[in-house]
Amino acid sequence: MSRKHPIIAITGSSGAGTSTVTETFQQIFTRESITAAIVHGDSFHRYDRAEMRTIHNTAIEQGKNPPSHFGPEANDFAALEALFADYGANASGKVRSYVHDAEEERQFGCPPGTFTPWEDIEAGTDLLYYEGLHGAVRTEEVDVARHVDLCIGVVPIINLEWIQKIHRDRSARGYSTEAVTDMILRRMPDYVNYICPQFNNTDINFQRVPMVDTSNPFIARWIPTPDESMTVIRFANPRGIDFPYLSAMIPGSFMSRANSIVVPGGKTELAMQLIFTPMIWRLIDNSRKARGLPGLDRRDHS
Ligand SMILES: Nc1ncnc2c1ncn2[C@@H]1O[C@H](COP(=O)(O)OP(=O)(O)OP(=O)(O)O)[C@@H](O)[C@H]1O
Ligand SMILES: O=C(CO)[C@H](O)[C@H](O)COP(=O)(O)O
Repeated sequence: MSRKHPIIAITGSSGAGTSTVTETFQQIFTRESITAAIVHGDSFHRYDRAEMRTIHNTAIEQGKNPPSHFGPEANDFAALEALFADYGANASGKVRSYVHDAEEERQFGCPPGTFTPWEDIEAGTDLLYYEGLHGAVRTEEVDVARHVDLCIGVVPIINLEWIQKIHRDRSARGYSTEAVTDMILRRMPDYVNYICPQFNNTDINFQRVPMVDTSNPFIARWIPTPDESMTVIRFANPRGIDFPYLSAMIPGSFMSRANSIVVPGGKTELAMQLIFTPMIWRLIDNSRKARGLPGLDRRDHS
């Protein structure tokens, strides 16, 4: 945790919707004139696609379980923790991107399945924003979660998560349904051991629950729409959360537990805006004051 240089982490499995949630954060950052250093979790994969394939094939030949992108063998958790520690200490660190597909190739200028070179985080950012698989990971060796000031879990129920993954990997990344199904199966031990436990370490979890039948996610022809779903929002520490205000502002919402509010899927983005904006505002205001700068209210009117 760093009062001076705060870190926000959005953590979720592959296809959970962390990139989609990032669009909401970017709107808030633009509206509030906040500059964020963006970090994609995939940039902490240990291997590029060709290396990963070789490691996979060698493990299979040797009768071993191949490492998966959900676990520590294929990701450098220590380097991720070091980045968070560096950023928290002095707003610095190195970042890169993993290029998945042709669209990202056009954006980054490197071929799919490779990394862009490491680059220094530009000077003068207000916060670090992480989006990916391991923003709240804790193992015996590393504790990424302890560096994060606001940690959000994005966790559709698992059938929906798989539908989203299958559709995205087929349409944007060129994989077949069979290839994605195989990937889901291979990653399952790491999913249970490294992805799920993170949602105990988050401040708020968003769980999208479809209101349509998703019993067999492997044959679903489309992703249930926001209007066909509800989102459960669970706060680890509900103290200070203005539930009556949220309920009044979000039509169709209700509280399902003392720390959980349920909103219609189509209102999830509104809920995120209402919940995150004051939290981000407070992080930035505290950070500015800790660095000897005027608070946000003073900055806005100067
Ligand atoms: N709330 C939502 N309603 C409808 N579709 C959604 C929603 N959230 C995500 N999706 C869809 O699910 C797919 C995966 O979403 P997204 O790319 O945001 O996942 P991700 O967590 O960033 O995945 P990865 O980490 O593997 O890149 C996309 O096709 C996206 O449009
Ligand atoms: O989404 C993922 C993890 O979040 C991908 O599976 C991972 O980044 C590997 O990508 P690719 O299969 O395109 O090489």
